Amino acid sequence: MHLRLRGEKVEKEVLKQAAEKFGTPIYVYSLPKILSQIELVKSTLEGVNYSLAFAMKANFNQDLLKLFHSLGLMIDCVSIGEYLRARKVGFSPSKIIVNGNCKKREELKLYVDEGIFSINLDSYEELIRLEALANKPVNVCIRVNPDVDAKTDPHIATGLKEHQFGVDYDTAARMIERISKNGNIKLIGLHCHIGSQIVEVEPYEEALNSLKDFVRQMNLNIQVLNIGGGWGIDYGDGKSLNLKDYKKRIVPLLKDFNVKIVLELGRFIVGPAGYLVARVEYVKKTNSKIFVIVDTGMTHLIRPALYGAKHRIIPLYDTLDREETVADVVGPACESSDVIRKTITLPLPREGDLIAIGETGAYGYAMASDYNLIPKPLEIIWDGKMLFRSS
Ligand SMILES: Cc1ncc(COP(=O)(O)O)c(C=O)c1O
Ligand SMILES: N[C@@H](CCCC[NH3+])C(=O)O
Repeated sequence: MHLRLRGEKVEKEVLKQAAEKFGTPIYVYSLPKILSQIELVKSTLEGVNYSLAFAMKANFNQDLLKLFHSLGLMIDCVSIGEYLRARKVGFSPSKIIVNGNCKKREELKLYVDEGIFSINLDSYEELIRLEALANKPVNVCIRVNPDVDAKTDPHIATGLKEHQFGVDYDTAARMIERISKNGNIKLIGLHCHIGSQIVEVEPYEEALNSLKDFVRQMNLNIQVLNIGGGWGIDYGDGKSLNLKDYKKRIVPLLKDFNVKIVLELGRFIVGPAGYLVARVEYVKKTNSKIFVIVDTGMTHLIRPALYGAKHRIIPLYDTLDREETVADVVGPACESSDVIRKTITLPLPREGDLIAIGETGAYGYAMASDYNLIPKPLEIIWDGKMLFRSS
């Protein structure tokens, strides 16, 4: 059977097959889609001296991590748990970047002992902590907070001075001075991540220009500029990072630095490749509302409850004879916030129908919880030909 990989029709068939075979709820990840996202990164950054790291926080599925490892990607970790998982699936320390504002002493010690690509220092205080235990050479970047508005949802912005991540330029200058006197700590570069789901190029432009000024003022000799992640995807509202603009306006700035550029992309690589497939258990009609109650919700996908995020709801049932209705699609948790989409117009489903929640490959399963002891979904992989259950 020949399958078109990106056609909506085929996707729906695959998702239905997956639900029949494995039950619901399930996350389904499409490998061809992940590969095509990586190709988009490559074509956008053509001519740039760069390394792509996958930001594990978006999705820590081991089969996907093994794929990224086999493709030669680097990996960005934000906790010891992620670090150990990266090691387990085969990443060598030299391919691992560690971020985060709360690295414990024993964790820093492990990173020093194993010799990772870079510890991205999040504070002056962390540098002091590292000095006390760096008994052999260790590479670091300083995470700079450039006080730039990423123009994204305020919940997921990180580059303003009110945010807890990174240091201002004055502090970065003091850290550079201090590092220069240390025999073991080697400053290889700067790091800057201003936020996630960024759909405009201006914030990147602003951040890069301010970093460039800093590098010039300090007469800083760096080998690496890590510009974090943040590339925004289309959640169904037609807004996403315009890659043509990025190529035109950001790529020349990146080349100008004349150093190795590192990107830590999460959402862009896996977000569009994931679907959360659920079954309608009840269609509950009250005097004032219709609730479509499905067997997944905030414990599997917390983004709507946490950020008010809107994900596409894709009917996998035959919609021809169904009346368009306004309803709230809600989950099974004992929380009024367990609403996947409020007042959405959709062809009224029936008990037993399947729906898919789109663009859930990033920050979906990774943020799932055991709340109410509702079992977590299985993760299913579609390799373009076959569906299989992921470990
Ligand atoms: C330091 C850092 N790097 C990379 C990422 C990945 O971001 P995204 O998934 O938006 O590409 C994040 C998350 O926002 C982050 O905090
Ligand atoms: N978890 C967030 C993004 C935060 C990224 C980590 N800094 C989301 O679902 O959009």
